[in-house]
Amino acid sequence: MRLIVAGTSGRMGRALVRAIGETEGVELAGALERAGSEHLGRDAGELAGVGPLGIAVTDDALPLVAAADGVLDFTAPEASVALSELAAQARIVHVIGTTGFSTAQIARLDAAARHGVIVRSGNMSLGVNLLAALVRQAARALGPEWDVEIVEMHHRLKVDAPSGTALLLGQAAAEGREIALAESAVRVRDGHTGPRVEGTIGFATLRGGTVVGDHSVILAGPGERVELGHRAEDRMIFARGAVKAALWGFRRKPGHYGMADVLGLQPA
Ligand SMILES: NC(=O)C1=CN([C@@H]2O[C@H](COP(=O)(O)OP(=O)(O)OC[C@H]3O[C@@H](n4cnc5c(N)ncnc54)[C@H](OP(=O)(O)O)[C@@H]3O)[C@@H](O)[C@H]2O)C=CC1
Ligand SMILES: O=C(O)C1=N[C@H](C(=O)O)C[C@H](O)C1
Repeated sequence: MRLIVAGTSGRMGRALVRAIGETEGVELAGALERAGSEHLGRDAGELAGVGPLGIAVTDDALPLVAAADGVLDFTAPEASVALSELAAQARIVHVIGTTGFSTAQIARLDAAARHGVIVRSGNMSLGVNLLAALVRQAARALGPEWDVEIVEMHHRLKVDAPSGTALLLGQAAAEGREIALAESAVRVRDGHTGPRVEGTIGFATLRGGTVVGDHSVILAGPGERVELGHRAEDRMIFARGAVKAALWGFRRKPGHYGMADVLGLQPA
């Protein structure tokens, strides 16, 4: 399977080039960066620290998309939305790890997925997707008198909050409770907030240093707490998950899929 990497010079872009190199059945077919990037023309393998691969970074997506089978995209919401339209036209798999989409942007991805295959997740690791299944089960079993709070910490360069993973875990808790996350999420607290509203799902965001990604889901009940968590130690867990998603999506029927589909972790 011939794969393009978008955002090749980014933290994840470099990990994706390495993950493609170590996986049988996939090859790097192109490397994208935004117009004006200082990395245009550089060799993608050299950027990723694996030696020259003969693939120069370009900002011209069209010829790459026309000749590939899939694109791995960990960039920014506006870039991923634009790429989703190109990938759908070319009928190639679009794996999206980008986080921080608005509701309107997700609607545009849904529209692209009517013609193309999109696999999108706020976290491509096996561990977090298993954690989401456990959170759904715990939230269902413990009921609304147990307060759900989600705490995440990431490196100082992360630009969106709460993290895509925190929102994914919040969604799992909301599904377990059979409520809508959009109506129950408390994403920020400041000042005189009043007491906690029963049934809400709270989020707390920490940023600092080089933390790859830590997430805790706390279910706080009367006199006891259950804590479920995950710590990412290496970005390769996300990159390998993205390659797996591309292989899973190859020649699949159009749709907007998630990592739970790829990993066979459907809600119980
Ligand atoms: N789902 C998952 O498992 C994971 C998701 N992520 C998400 O992936 C995304 C990228 O993370 P990370 O690699 O750390 O970030 P980086 O900032 O290191 O890399 C982002 C890359 O995308 C490029 N880019 C940014 N904006 C645009 C744009 N508008 N058009 C084209 N290219 C653009 C950047 O180029 P430039 O430097 O020129 O801006 C850069 O090459 C984030 O949304 C993050 O939350 C991260 C890890 C795991
Ligand atoms: O930006 C990051 O770094 C990460 N982003 C994803 C998120 O928003 O949850 C996944 C991972 O935690 C790293």
